[in-house]
Amino acid sequence: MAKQMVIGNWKLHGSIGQIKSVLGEVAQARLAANVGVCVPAPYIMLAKQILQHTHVQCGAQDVSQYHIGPYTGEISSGMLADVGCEMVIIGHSERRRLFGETTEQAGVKLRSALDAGLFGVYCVGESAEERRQGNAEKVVAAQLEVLRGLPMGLFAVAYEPSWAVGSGVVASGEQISPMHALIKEKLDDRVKVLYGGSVKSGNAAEILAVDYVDGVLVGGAALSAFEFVGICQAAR
Ligand SMILES: O=C(CO)COP(=O)(O)O
Repeated sequence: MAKQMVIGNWKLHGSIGQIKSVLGEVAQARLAANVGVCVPAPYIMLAKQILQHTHVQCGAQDVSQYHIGPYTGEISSGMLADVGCEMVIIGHSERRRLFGETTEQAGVKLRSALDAGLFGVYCVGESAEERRQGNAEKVVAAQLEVLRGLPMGLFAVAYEPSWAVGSGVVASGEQISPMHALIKEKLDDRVKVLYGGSVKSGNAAEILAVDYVDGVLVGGAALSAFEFVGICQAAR
Protein backbone atom coordinates (compact mmCIF):
# COMPACT_ATOMS: atom_id res chain seq x y z
CA MET A 1 0.00 0.00 0.00
CA ALA A 2 1.19 3.49 -0.79
CA LYS A 3 2.33 5.55 2.18
CA GLN A 4 -0.33 7.39 4.13
CA MET A 5 -0.29 11.19 3.98
CA VAL A 6 0.00 13.59 6.91
CA ILE A 7 -0.64 17.24 6.10
CA GLY A 8 -0.36 20.04 8.62
CA ASN A 9 -2.56 23.13 8.34
CA TRP A 10 -1.07 25.99 10.35
CA LYS A 11 -4.13 28.22 9.75
CA LEU A 12 -3.55 31.78 11.03
CA HIS A 13 -0.68 30.86 13.34
CA GLY A 14 3.08 31.23 13.28
CA SER A 15 5.97 33.62 13.08
CA ILE A 16 9.48 33.39 11.65
CA GLY A 17 10.67 32.08 15.00
CA GLN A 18 7.95 29.45 15.32
CA ILE A 19 8.35 28.26 11.72
CA LYS A 20 12.10 27.89 12.26
CA SER A 21 11.79 25.98 15.50
CA VAL A 22 8.88 23.64 14.63
CA LEU A 23 9.89 22.90 11.02
CA GLY A 24 13.55 22.68 12.07
CA GLU A 25 12.58 19.77 14.33
CA VAL A 26 10.35 18.24 11.64
CA ALA A 27 13.31 18.40 9.23
CA GLN A 28 15.50 16.52 11.72
CA ALA A 29 12.94 13.74 12.22
CA ARG A 30 13.61 11.84 8.93
CA LEU A 31 9.95 11.02 8.40
CA ALA A 32 8.96 8.05 6.26
CA ALA A 33 5.34 9.16 5.70
CA ASN A 34 4.17 11.33 2.85
CA VAL A 35 4.21 14.67 4.71
CA GLY A 36 3.20 18.24 3.87
CA VAL A 37 3.02 21.48 5.84
CA CYS A 38 0.66 24.26 4.79
CA VAL A 39 1.96 27.42 6.43
CA PRO A 40 0.69 31.01 6.05
CA ALA A 41 1.73 32.29 2.59
CA PRO A 42 4.44 34.76 3.80
CA TYR A 43 6.36 31.83 5.32
CA ILE A 44 6.25 29.41 2.38
CA MET A 45 9.73 30.32 1.09
CA LEU A 46 11.22 30.07 4.59
CA ALA A 47 9.54 26.70 5.12
CA LYS A 48 10.93 25.49 1.77
CA GLN A 49 14.41 26.53 2.80
CA ILE A 50 14.21 24.77 6.17
CA LEU A 51 12.81 21.57 4.61
CA GLN A 52 15.00 21.58 1.48
CA HIS A 53 16.89 18.37 2.25
CA THR A 54 13.80 16.42 3.29
CA HIS A 55 10.83 14.88 1.46
CA VAL A 56 8.40 17.13 3.35
CA GLN A 57 6.39 19.26 0.95
CA CYS A 58 5.28 22.84 1.49
CA GLY A 59 1.82 24.13 0.85
CA ALA A 60 -0.59 27.03 1.08
CA GLN A 61 -4.02 27.14 2.71
CA ASP A 62 -5.99 28.85 -0.05
CA VAL A 63 -5.48 30.26 -3.53
CA SER A 64 -7.21 32.81 -5.72
CA GLN A 65 -9.68 31.68 -8.35
CA TYR A 66 -8.08 34.31 -10.63
CA HIS A 67 -4.77 34.05 -12.45
CA ILE A 68 -3.79 37.70 -12.80
CA GLY A 69 -5.30 41.17 -12.74
CA PRO A 70 -6.89 43.80 -10.50
CA TYR A 71 -7.75 41.51 -7.54
CA THR A 72 -6.19 43.24 -4.54
CA GLY A 73 -5.03 40.88 -1.83
CA GLU A 74 -5.26 37.71 -3.91
CA ILE A 75 -2.46 35.17 -4.46
CA SER A 76 -2.54 33.09 -7.65
CA SER A 77 -1.69 29.43 -8.06
CA GLY A 78 1.07 30.47 -10.48
CA MET A 79 2.64 32.65 -7.77
CA LEU A 80 2.48 29.79 -5.27
CA ALA A 81 4.18 27.46 -7.74
CA ASP A 82 6.74 30.17 -8.49
CA VAL A 83 7.91 30.29 -4.85
CA GLY A 84 8.23 26.50 -4.72
CA CYS A 85 4.89 25.70 -3.14
CA GLU A 86 3.85 22.13 -3.94
CA MET A 87 0.32 21.79 -2.59
CA VAL A 88 -2.67 23.86 -1.55
CA ILE A 89 -5.66 23.29 0.71
CA ILE A 90 -8.90 24.29 -1.01
CA GLY A 91 -12.45 24.72 0.29
CA HIS A 92 -11.59 24.37 3.98
CA SER A 93 -14.72 24.58 6.18
CA GLU A 94 -13.37 27.81 7.71
CA ARG A 95 -13.16 29.40 4.23
CA ARG A 96 -16.67 28.19 3.42
CA ARG A 97 -18.22 29.14 6.79
CA LEU A 98 -16.38 32.36 7.73
CA PHE A 99 -15.61 33.81 4.28
CA GLY A 100 -18.64 32.61 2.33
CA GLU A 101 -16.64 30.55 -0.14
CA THR A 102 -18.89 28.42 -2.34
CA THR A 103 -18.36 24.94 -3.69
CA GLU A 104 -18.31 26.43 -7.20
CA GLN A 105 -15.49 28.83 -6.24
CA ALA A 106 -13.58 26.00 -4.58
CA GLY A 107 -13.92 23.98 -7.79
CA VAL A 108 -12.49 26.85 -9.87
CA LYS A 109 -9.62 27.25 -7.38
CA LEU A 110 -8.83 23.55 -7.54
CA ARG A 111 -8.69 23.56 -11.33
CA SER A 112 -6.42 26.61 -11.24
CA ALA A 113 -4.14 24.89 -8.71
CA LEU A 114 -3.91 21.72 -10.80
CA ASP A 115 -3.15 23.77 -13.92
CA ALA A 116 -0.21 25.33 -12.05
CA GLY A 117 1.09 21.90 -11.07
CA LEU A 118 0.09 22.12 -7.42
CA PHE A 119 -1.32 19.11 -5.55
CA GLY A 120 -4.82 19.98 -4.30
CA VAL A 121 -6.24 19.05 -0.90
CA TYR A 122 -9.96 19.57 -1.39
CA CYS A 123 -11.94 19.73 1.87
CA VAL A 124 -15.47 18.47 2.35
CA GLY A 125 -17.58 17.90 5.44
CA GLU A 126 -20.89 18.52 7.13
CA SER A 127 -21.87 20.67 10.12
CA ALA A 128 -23.24 19.25 13.38
CA GLU A 129 -26.74 20.35 12.39
CA GLU A 130 -26.48 18.73 8.95
CA ARG A 131 -25.39 15.45 10.57
CA ARG A 132 -28.15 15.63 13.16
CA GLN A 133 -30.70 16.02 10.39
CA GLY A 134 -29.30 12.96 8.60
CA ASN A 135 -27.93 15.02 5.70
CA ALA A 136 -24.18 14.44 6.10
CA GLU A 137 -23.83 12.21 3.03
CA LYS A 138 -25.98 14.50 0.89
CA VAL A 139 -23.91 17.57 1.86
CA VAL A 140 -20.60 15.84 1.12
CA ALA A 141 -21.89 14.42 -2.17
CA ALA A 142 -22.89 17.95 -3.28
CA GLN A 143 -19.41 19.27 -2.38
CA LEU A 144 -17.86 16.53 -4.54
CA GLU A 145 -19.84 17.50 -7.64
CA VAL A 146 -17.23 20.03 -8.79
CA LEU A 147 -14.54 17.32 -8.92
CA ARG A 148 -16.20 15.47 -11.78
CA GLY A 149 -13.86 14.86 -14.67
CA LEU A 150 -10.69 15.85 -12.82
CA PRO A 151 -7.74 13.50 -13.31
CA MET A 152 -7.03 11.25 -10.34
CA GLY A 153 -3.69 11.40 -8.54
CA LEU A 154 -3.39 15.19 -8.67
CA PHE A 155 -5.52 15.89 -5.62
CA ALA A 156 -6.73 14.36 -2.37
CA VAL A 157 -10.04 14.85 -0.60
CA ALA A 158 -10.03 15.71 3.10
CA TYR A 159 -13.15 14.75 5.03
CA GLU A 160 -13.34 17.27 7.85
CA PRO A 161 -16.72 17.37 9.61
CA SER A 162 -16.79 20.95 10.91
CA TRP A 163 -18.01 19.79 14.35
CA ALA A 164 -14.73 17.85 14.77
CA VAL A 165 -12.47 20.76 13.72
CA GLY A 166 -10.72 22.35 16.70
CA SER A 167 -13.32 20.88 19.07
CA GLY A 168 -11.39 18.01 20.62
CA VAL A 169 -14.21 15.73 19.40
CA VAL A 170 -12.96 13.15 16.90
CA ALA A 171 -15.37 11.48 14.50
CA SER A 172 -15.66 7.76 15.24
CA GLY A 173 -14.45 5.01 12.93
CA GLU A 174 -18.14 4.22 12.28
CA GLN A 175 -18.63 7.78 11.04
CA ILE A 176 -15.33 8.13 9.14
CA SER A 177 -15.19 4.82 7.28
CA PRO A 178 -18.56 4.94 5.44
CA MET A 179 -18.01 8.60 4.50
CA HIS A 180 -14.57 7.84 3.05
CA ALA A 181 -16.04 4.85 1.21
CA LEU A 182 -18.78 7.10 -0.20
CA ILE A 183 -16.20 9.65 -1.41
CA LYS A 184 -14.21 6.94 -3.19
CA GLU A 185 -17.40 5.48 -4.66
CA LYS A 186 -18.51 8.89 -6.00
CA LEU A 187 -15.08 9.76 -7.45
CA ASP A 188 -12.73 6.86 -7.98
CA ASP A 189 -11.37 4.29 -5.56
CA ARG A 190 -7.84 5.55 -6.28
CA VAL A 191 -8.51 8.98 -4.78
CA LYS A 192 -6.71 9.51 -1.46
CA VAL A 193 -9.14 10.45 1.30
CA LEU A 194 -7.75 12.09 4.43
CA TYR A 195 -9.56 12.61 7.72
CA GLY A 196 -9.32 15.92 9.58
CA GLY A 197 -10.70 17.04 12.92
CA SER A 198 -8.94 16.99 16.31
CA VAL A 199 -6.20 14.57 15.22
CA LYS A 200 -3.42 14.38 17.85
CA SER A 201 -0.41 12.11 18.37
CA GLY A 202 -2.44 10.18 20.95
CA ASN A 203 -5.32 9.25 18.60
CA ALA A 204 -3.53 9.23 15.22
CA ALA A 205 -2.72 5.50 15.11
CA GLU A 206 -6.34 4.59 15.79
CA ILE A 207 -7.67 7.01 13.13
CA LEU A 208 -5.06 5.95 10.56
CA ALA A 209 -6.09 2.31 11.06
CA VAL A 210 -9.74 2.99 10.11
CA ASP A 211 -10.81 1.47 6.77
CA TYR A 212 -10.51 3.81 3.76
CA VAL A 213 -8.36 6.38 5.64
CA ASP A 214 -5.37 7.32 3.47
CA GLY A 215 -4.02 9.97 5.79
CA VAL A 216 -4.87 12.90 8.04
CA LEU A 217 -5.13 16.69 7.82
CA VAL A 218 -3.93 18.17 11.09
CA GLY A 219 -4.71 21.62 12.52
CA GLY A 220 -3.74 22.54 16.08
CA ALA A 221 -1.37 19.60 16.57
CA ALA A 222 0.69 20.72 13.54
CA LEU A 223 1.96 23.67 15.59
CA SER A 224 3.89 21.37 17.93
CA ALA A 225 6.87 19.46 16.53
CA PHE A 226 6.41 16.74 19.16
CA GLU A 227 2.73 16.27 18.26
CA PHE A 228 3.21 16.53 14.49
CA VAL A 229 6.18 14.16 14.34
CA GLY A 230 4.24 11.74 16.56
CA ILE A 231 1.33 11.77 14.08
CA CYS A 232 3.71 11.28 11.12
CA GLN A 233 5.29 8.31 12.86
CA ALA A 234 1.83 6.72 13.30
CA ALA A 235 1.28 6.75 9.50
CA ARG A 236 1.71 3.41 7.76
O1 LIG B 1 -9.14 22.08 10.29
C1 LIG B 1 -8.34 21.19 10.51
C2 LIG B 1 -7.26 20.90 9.55
O2 LIG B 1 -7.49 21.50 8.33
C3 LIG B 1 -8.40 20.39 11.75
O3 LIG B 1 -8.10 21.23 12.82
P1 LIG B 1 -7.80 20.60 14.26
O4 LIG B 1 -6.81 19.48 14.03
O5 LIG B 1 -7.25 21.73 15.06
O6 LIG B 1 -9.12 20.07 14.76
